Amino acid sequence: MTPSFPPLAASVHAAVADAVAVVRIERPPANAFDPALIAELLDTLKPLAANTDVRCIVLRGTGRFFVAGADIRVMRELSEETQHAMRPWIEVQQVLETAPKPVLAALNGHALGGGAELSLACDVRVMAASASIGFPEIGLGLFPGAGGSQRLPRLLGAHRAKLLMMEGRRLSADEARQIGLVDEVVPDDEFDARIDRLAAEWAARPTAAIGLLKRVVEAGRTLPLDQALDAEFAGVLDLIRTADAAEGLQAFLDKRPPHFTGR
Ligand SMILES: CCCCCCCCCCCCC/C=C/C(=O)SCCNC(=O)CCNC(=O)[C@H](O)C(C)(C)COP(=O)(O)OP(=O)(O)OC[C@H]1O[C@@H](n2cnc3c(N)ncnc32)[C@H](O)[C@@H]1OP(=O)(O)O
Repeated sequence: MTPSFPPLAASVHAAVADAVAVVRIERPPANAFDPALIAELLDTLKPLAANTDVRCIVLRGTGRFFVAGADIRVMRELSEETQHAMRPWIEVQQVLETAPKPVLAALNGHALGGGAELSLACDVRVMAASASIGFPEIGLGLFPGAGGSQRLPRLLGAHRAKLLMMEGRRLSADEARQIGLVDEVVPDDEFDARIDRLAAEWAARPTAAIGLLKRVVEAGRTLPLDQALDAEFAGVLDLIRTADAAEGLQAFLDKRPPHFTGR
């Protein structure tokens, strides 16, 4: 008789309310990721990115950890099969980076290695004062293998990015804010309330315009300038016909705050 195993405890929980999707990672003890968590995260994020009723995604951890990186126990015994099962961590980041809406990384706790890399794929990084962030892979004889060596230089410049990855040290929240690795630092006891407020503010902005802006900025990285400017202009022409653009322009003329619907 085939033994029936209890279903794996879910490590990813999602809740949607008021156009905000909060995706919480919970895999004790450190929210380190393994193939199962990666698969759950991908299955959770893809539909949320596509759902036009979701106007902001918040990604957060639990307790002292945002995400402590790849599970070192898994990496220590990395089989050929597991290696390939870990690679979709890169796809998870692409879903976040290309989601046509604001994605907020709520760094409630330690964001290290692949966890820090995950946050780099988000649009906004808000960090709890007691949390740390860093790329310690060099101390394991590795280097960031899921986007860090590409996204960090784009954010901080090659010199500072290389130094951070070569040293592998953890940064405090204040240090991370000083160098522009995170956008805001919040006292621990105010963190959850601040994230809720920020998410509501982002969800009230013109979502379609933000989504198109993300796409145009990304395209501009690889296109020749003239083509990038054409894409930018085409994007604005697309937006000028949206309900949000009509509302935004009319609200200014009416001298009142706009009420965007995200479309
Ligand atoms: C690159 C090879 C893959 C090849 C395949 C390619 C696929 C490409 C995608 C795959 C991703 C590759 C790129 C990413 C790599 C990584 O992320 S490597 C891991 C980087 N992270 C770290 O080095 C952080 C390690 N953790 C710590 O340094 C400390 O935990 C801390 C954050 C400084 C906190 O310390 P402290 O408060 O003392 O808590 P601890 O006791 O250390 O931790 C509590 C328990 O959690 C366990 N734990 C922590 N981090 C991890 C982890 N990353 N993996 C597994 N387990 C972890 C720790 O062991 C403790 O457990 P217990 O002892 O059982 O309580």
